[in-house]
Amino acid sequence: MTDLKIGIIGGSGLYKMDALQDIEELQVDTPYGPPSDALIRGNLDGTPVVFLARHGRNHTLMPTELPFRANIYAMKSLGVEYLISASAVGSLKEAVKPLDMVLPDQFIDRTRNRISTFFGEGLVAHISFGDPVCNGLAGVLGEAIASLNLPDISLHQGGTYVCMEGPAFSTKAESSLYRSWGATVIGMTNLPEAKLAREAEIAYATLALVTDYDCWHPDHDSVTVEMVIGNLQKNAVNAQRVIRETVRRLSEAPPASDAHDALKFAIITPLDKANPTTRDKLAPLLKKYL
Ligand SMILES: CSC[C@H]1O[C@H](OP(=O)(O)O)[C@H](O)[C@@H]1O
Ligand SMILES: Nc1ncnc2[nH]cnc12
Repeated sequence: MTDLKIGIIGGSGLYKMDALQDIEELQVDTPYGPPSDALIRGNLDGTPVVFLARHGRNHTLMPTELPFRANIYAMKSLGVEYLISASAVGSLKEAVKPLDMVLPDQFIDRTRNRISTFFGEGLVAHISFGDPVCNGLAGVLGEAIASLNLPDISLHQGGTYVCMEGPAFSTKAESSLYRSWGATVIGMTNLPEAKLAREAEIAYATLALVTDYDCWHPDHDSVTVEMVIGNLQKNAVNAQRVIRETVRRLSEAPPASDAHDALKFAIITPLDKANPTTRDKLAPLLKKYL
């Protein structure tokens, strides 16, 4: 694989990839405004990748303010087909401890104030989202993590990520409710991103890095940024090792992904009857169907 096909979105704590070489900063313009920051194109051990700091390199954007559509549109415009999301999460299970890694395979949407679709304005599509994560990509992440034998860190393959609005952390009643639903981890960002990536036919998987036990835990009365930050820094080091190994494996054997044909049976508006302005705006997503 020589072309750029792999994108990385770094969440809280992961604002750059230290091993990236031959770096180029791209200010990408999109119909949805600018992405969270410049996209950083470079080579990771010889494989071209593009990196984006989800909250900006100085963490200036809160979850509700994130330009999710611009971020995914920019990745798509640059040719990204596989997108690895690294994210900080709170744990909703005793067995999932701080610094562990989770590869969620389900999401629950508790956001209220996000735009999670490129469609509307005269062009309607309904993607399938029963399996919101690309299992092939999550599988490669899992193999990469296992191969690294990270001391004292358990890998949890599968699990449900609750996506809350934030920016305040949960109340104890909310945290207990999500536990009663059997959910595994909680964060504020990955669900809109996963939906938009699927609409853009990009294979998406989340590397969730646990920072805390959320407020349900008897030893952690409340979550504080101070508590989270120490673990974020440790997680950022581990995440970079996992991402490097995952990229190496992806460059050798990219998995097949249903996400790459997600729009095949999703678009309900005949494209010749769709609003031409919307159709033109979505050209990078739709070009194989036009
Ligand atoms: C700093 S803790 C809360 C913050 O961290 C997570 O962000 P990301 O998913 O980008 O790593 C969480 O979703 C909140 O936005
Ligand atoms: N407990 C928590 N709740 C929501 N988002 C988080 N990100 C990290 N820890 C979190």
